[in-house]
Parts: sequence; structure tokens; C-alpha cells
Amino acid sequence: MHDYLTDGAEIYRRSFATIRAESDLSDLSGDAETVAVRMIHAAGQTDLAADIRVSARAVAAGRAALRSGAPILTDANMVAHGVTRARLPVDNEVVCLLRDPRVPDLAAELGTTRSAAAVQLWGRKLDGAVVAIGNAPTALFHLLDLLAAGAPRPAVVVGIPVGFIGAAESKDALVAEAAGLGVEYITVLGRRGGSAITAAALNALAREEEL
Ligand SMILES: C/C1=C2N=C(/C=C3N=C(/C(C)=C4\N[C@@](C)([C@@H]5N=C1[C@](C)(CCC(=O)O)[C@H]5CC(=O)O)[C@@](C)(CC(=O)O)[C@@H]4CCC(=O)O)[C@@](C)(CC(=O)O)[C@@H]\3CCC(=O)O)C(C)(C)[C@@H]/2CCC(=O)O
Repeated sequence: MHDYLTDGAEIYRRSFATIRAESDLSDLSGDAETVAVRMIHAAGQTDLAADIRVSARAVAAGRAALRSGAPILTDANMVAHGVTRARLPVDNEVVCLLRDPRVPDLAAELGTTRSAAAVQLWGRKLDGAVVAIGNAPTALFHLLDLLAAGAPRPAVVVGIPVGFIGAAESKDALVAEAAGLGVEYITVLGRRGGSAITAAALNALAREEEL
């Protein structure tokens, strides 16, 4: 028999104590810190803190949007499935259009990925929404292009795509362009990111709690 911890609450307690002991969270404000802690928890990497960037009003804007019933728009089904529905304040709609039947033709027409084409289909739903891009760099680039062209403003962009091709660049563009576009953001600079970290950030926005 292996000797290991089986009490879920105690696993969480020790986990968050370890994160707080090993992470330098000093650059993050109070509400950003609680979101960052959940992101670090999902990544299992305490040095993630150094790369996390949260714009000044991102957490407040995201929480207010969710309380007022805004939808969550995601690039990947993995992000959508990671949202803990019980944490959502008003049973907010969680939307991923990647499997919409219009997507393959639209992607071919636009000459881009299915992930980016699905973003195009968000349309007016973008207005005041909580956007979460956790997988596809092309989805984040396409969103920034749509916003620059005058698309409705989401309340916050949780933009944390992962990978080697375009991920760091798309997140640098988000940070550089957000103020000019009038959007709040939560991101992780560099190659790291992904659906789990993004879903964790959404779950932290969905319910305020001290960890
Ligand atoms: C280039 C792509 C990347 N995908 C990565 C990592 C993961 N992707 C997984 C899965 C299951 C999916 N990835 C797609 C989004 C698919 N991935 C791509 C694209 C080819 C292009 C996106 C882009 O570059 O912006 C993309 C297909 C598209 O046309 O948009 C997915 C839709 C593919 C599919 O199954 O059809 C699918 C998402 C399904 C869903 O959740 O809805 C992985 C689980 C990989 C695997 O299956 O082994 C993994 C998940 C990572 C995560 O945490 O989300 C990268 C690394 C992001 C990479 C982009 C950058 C790079 O460096 O290559």
C-alpha cells in the first residue's frame, strides 16, 4: 500500500500553502494575486508568477461581467470543459464555437485555422463578454485584429495560449495593444499557458475566495 494524502481539502490547503511559500507574488495586486495563485496551482509551477500579467481593472471587470450574466467565450472545448459550472454566479453561458458547422468553410475562406475562424463567429456576443483563449495563438491574434477593426469590446480577455509558434508573440501583442483597444487582460508571457491555466483563471474570476 502507498502512503499518500487522500483528504481533498487538506491536499488543496497544503498545495496553496506551498504556492504562497515558493512564489514571489509581490508584483501582483490583491485581487490579481488570488487569480495568479489558482493559475500557478493549475500549472504546478511556482515560477509562473514572474510571467503573469494582469491589467489594472481586469479582475474587477471580469467579476462584474460574470455577475451581470455575461457569457464566457472560449477558443477550445478543453477550456470550456474546465469551467466549474457551480462556481459561476448566475449560471453564465459558456460558448465554444470550434465545432460549429460553419467553421471549416470559414477557415478555408479566411485562410486561417479553425480556432481563429470560430472567433470570427462570436460576433455581437463579444460585447461585455469574458473571453478566454487558452490554446490557439491564432485565435488571440484574430481577436486583436477584430478589435482593431471595431468589434464590440469584451469586459476582459483571458489570453493564455500555449506553445512554440505564435504563443509568446500573440500575448506580447495583447499586452502592447490592450490599452489602445480599451480591453482588460490576464495573460502569461512566453511559451507557457494552456487550457488548464486558462480555466483556472476563469474559475478564480467566477468566485472570490482567499486561498
Ligand atoms: C497549432 C495548434 C496547437 N495546439 C496546441 C496544443 C494542444 N492542442 C490540443 C488539441 C486537442 C487541439 N488543438 C487545436 C486547437 C489545434 N491546435 C493547433 C491548431 C492546428 C492551430 C491553432 C493555432 O495555431 O492557433 C488547432 C486546429 C485549428 O485549426 O484551429 C484542436 C482544435 C485540434 C483538433 O482536435 O481538431 C484541438 C482543440 C480541441 C478542443 O478543446 O476544442 C492538445 C490537447 C494537443 C494534443 O491533442 O496532443 C494541446 C492542448 C494544449 C492546451 O493546454 O490547450 C498548441 C501547442 C497550442 C499548438 C499552437 C502553437 C504551437 O507551438 O504549435
